[in-house]
Amino acid sequence: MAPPSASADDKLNLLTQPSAIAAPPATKRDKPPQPTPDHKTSDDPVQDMVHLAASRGGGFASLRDPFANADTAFSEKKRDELKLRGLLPPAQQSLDVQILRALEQIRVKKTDLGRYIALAALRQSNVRLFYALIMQNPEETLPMIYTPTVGEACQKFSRIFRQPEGLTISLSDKGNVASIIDNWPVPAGAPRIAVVTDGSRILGLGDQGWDGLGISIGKLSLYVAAGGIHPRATLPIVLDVGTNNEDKLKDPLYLGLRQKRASDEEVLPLVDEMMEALQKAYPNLIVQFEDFQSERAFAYLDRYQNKYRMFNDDIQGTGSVILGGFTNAARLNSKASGRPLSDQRILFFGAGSAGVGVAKQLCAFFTRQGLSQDEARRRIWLVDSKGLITNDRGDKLAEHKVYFSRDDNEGKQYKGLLDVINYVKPTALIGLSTVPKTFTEEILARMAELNPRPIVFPLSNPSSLSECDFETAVQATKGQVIFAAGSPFPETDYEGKHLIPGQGNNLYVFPGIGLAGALAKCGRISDEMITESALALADSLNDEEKAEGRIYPSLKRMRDISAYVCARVIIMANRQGHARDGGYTASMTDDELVSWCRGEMFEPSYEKLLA
Ligand SMILES: NC(=O)C1=CN([C@@H]2O[C@H](COP(=O)(O)OP(=O)(O)OC[C@H]3O[C@@H](n4cnc5c(N)ncnc54)[C@H](O)[C@@H]3O)[C@@H](O)[C@H]2O)C=CC1
Ligand SMILES: CC(=O)C(=O)O
Ligand SMILES: [Mg+2]
Repeated sequence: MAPPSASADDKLNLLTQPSAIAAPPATKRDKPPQPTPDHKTSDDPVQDMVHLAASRGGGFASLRDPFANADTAFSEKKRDELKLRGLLPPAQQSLDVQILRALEQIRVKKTDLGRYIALAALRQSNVRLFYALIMQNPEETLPMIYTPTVGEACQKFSRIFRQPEGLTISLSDKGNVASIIDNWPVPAGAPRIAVVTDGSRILGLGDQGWDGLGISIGKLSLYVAAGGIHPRATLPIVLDVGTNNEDKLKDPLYLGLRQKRASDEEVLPLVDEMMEALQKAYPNLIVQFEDFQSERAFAYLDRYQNKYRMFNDDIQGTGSVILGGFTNAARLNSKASGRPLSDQRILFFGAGSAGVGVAKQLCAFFTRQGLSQDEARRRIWLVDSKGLITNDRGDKLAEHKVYFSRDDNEGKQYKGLLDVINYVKPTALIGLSTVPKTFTEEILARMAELNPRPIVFPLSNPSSLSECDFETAVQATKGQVIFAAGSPFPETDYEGKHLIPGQGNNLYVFPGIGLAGALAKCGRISDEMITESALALADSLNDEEKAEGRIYPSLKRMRDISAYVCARVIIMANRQGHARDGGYTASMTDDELVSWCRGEMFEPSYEKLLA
């Protein structure tokens, strides 16, 4: 099974990769597997919807239904059939021409938020046009619908609100959550993926209360654009349990519950009720937990991961995407220094859900080099707001930090980042602290003194909170940095060499993980499935991308990457017995599985609307 667009000698067959799981036997069959109707994520009874819209409100209704709307692309025949004649301008224009117009309308907006609002309006009026535009122009448009702009959008979500786009489950719904879920419209099949947040830690921007719904919508837009989940099958949820954000509580336009955030004891039964009701309503739904404050993120993952089809994106998705990128970065770093891969020393600046989630996942990098789990743990150092985390620092450590707490500091404590760097001598510096510009020129230059090719990943989001920007990192390390940030940064040149920053963001993996869960009807999303998504991502760099010095593939290939990640996750799910599709995916060869995952994806075309 070759990664997407791999060259012939680059083919990384799962069966020959020491790192990879043993694939199920590639079965030879007389007949290819026959899909059953409920295998498809892309169920698209659009014809029915167009006709339903038309029968309810005349043809005009189909122009007001975002799923049935082809706008000026409606053919002469369809205009007659749906009684649209006169309701549309005479010109008939293709989706490609519509994209040109939409792009022009978005580009004239003067602010990032203006572009976000214009794109949201497009999604609310014509889903196919919105996704076709995003998929054709990912590098330009993803920053408008995702990080960094989604951060500002969440900060102002009540103010920019036009129309509801998601499900609110609030404290006042306790005891009635099933009926709230029942209100979600499902004319075209059950939701396959839900993204739920409680708004308590949106990117690095803190408590945004109900306004955090914007992150659920943003992540699900990527599930469609990168993962090919049908837009109808996505369910954005916000758990509104109050907010401690005083500005929101004082804002007359705030749309959430106007009360302080309820205690964990009060909230837990509501989350339990939601998980049970979702599972009952949609037995195959995958639930992604997003942007919960760290302690709650760990607690809910621990509580639900062996009971429901769920994962936590900030802990597990981020862990996976950084393991994938780090695997490629470490090869470059070790090649330049001549030191073995197992000699990597990783320093984390920030030890919240993302920092510890990534640290745990990176242990897999070392165990794959032959180190024991305990040896792996000891290649990792964590810094939080009080300095290097040690056993004898004198404060009570949060539970999630204990595993990586050091006992080899000989009674000495290290507080400032430069002191810690001089003590640890890291090969890699990873920022998940939410503190901007903390990787100063001095810090970066020191990393370059310690390493011919230092690995620097300032991963905090949005861009305004990044520990450093790409340009600073390039200049301070004289062009030697191996770089990935959580949000996109512009490319740059150094001494005649063109340099491209990586984007170490979970967007590379969560669509493939969720799609795998949906397609193979996985009963659980296991830790091994998450690790496999990381290895698949690392393997998916092609020769051209390697030659460009990239450690993450181009986002132009996001669908192929997601299909490949998805297939590898499904293979692991089959191996562990988590797939519940009656042996359907297990009966395919590896290559068939990748093509099948790709083929199942929703395509934002008008083909069915115009048929
Ligand atoms: N690139 C990506 O894909 C992802 C990025 N993130 C980003 O990671 C950041 C952190 O997220 P969480 O871990 O959930 O947040 P968190 O608030 O739980 O953790 C922040 C950590 O940074 C530490 N910290 C704060 N100030 C510090 C200082 N002055 N010096 C040293 N350490 C300091 C805190 O003690 C804590 O350990 C956010 O900006 C988030 O957007 C999160 C998930 C994915
Ligand atoms: C990317 C992401 O999940 C975060 O910054 O929280
Ligand atoms: Mg997140």
